[in-house]
Amino acid sequence: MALLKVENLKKYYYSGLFKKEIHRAVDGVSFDIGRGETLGLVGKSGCGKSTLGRTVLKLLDPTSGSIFFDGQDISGLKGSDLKNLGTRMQIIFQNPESCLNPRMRIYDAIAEPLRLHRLFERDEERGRIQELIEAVSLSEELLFRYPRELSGGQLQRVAIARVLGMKPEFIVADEPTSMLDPLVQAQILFLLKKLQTEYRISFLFISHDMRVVEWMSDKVALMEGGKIIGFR
Ligand SMILES: Nc1ncnc2c1ncn2[C@@H]1O[C@H](COP(=O)(O)OP(=O)(O)OP(=O)(O)O)[C@@H](O)[C@H]1O
Repeated sequence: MALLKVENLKKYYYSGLFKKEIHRAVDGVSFDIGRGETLGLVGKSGCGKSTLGRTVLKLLDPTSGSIFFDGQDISGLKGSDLKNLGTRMQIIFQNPESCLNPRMRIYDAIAEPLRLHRLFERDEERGRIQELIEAVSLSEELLFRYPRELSGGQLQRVAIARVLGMKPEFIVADEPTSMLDPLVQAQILFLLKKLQTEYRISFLFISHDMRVVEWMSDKVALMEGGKIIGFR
């Protein structure tokens, strides 16, 4: 059984007077992703990739269609039912700073979601943070620095550690390396692949760069004008 199965998913934005203008950002998309598998999603700017990624995670409400996660239709879930899924599905953004509080040290940034979801007892926290920082190959001394003291690549590793702490089964990676220079980009891609093999995480890997997507993915979906126009 696929971990994620999406059927005829639509996300329309309504704007203008009386919300009469319809923008079909995602317009009838279907795909599935198995456990430990990566589906790459590639297409030009504005074709709907980010909207699709966010809708699948229910960060945006779908207009219609179904999203099955581990066999359960989550498309209509709300409130606490949706919250229960919270740690199992995660997102990594293009700009890691968007999820890091500039006034919070790296240690607390990684610990915050663990505390929020009560994933560990307080006395286990230190050990867990250590494991996570090692998993993303960062030096322990960075734990007591602030985000502004880290490079873009280091910040993306912190963002990945934060997400990894929640033991996700599925991650949407939305252009996670497109703001990094090529060498750092390659290092982060290797890291994501390593973590995927180690923890058997499924990915929806979004990028406008076909080479990156092909290297990362088991299968690639080509998106245009809100639709998937083919797989390869
Ligand atoms: N909140 C919104 N309200 C109205 N239209 C929106 C909204 N968010 C996105 N759109 C439109 O939906 C379309 C798809 O946007 P989306 O960001 O999903 O594309 P994308 O393929 O991820 O692009 P990029 O690679 O530039 O991030 C675009 O035309 C965009 O202008």
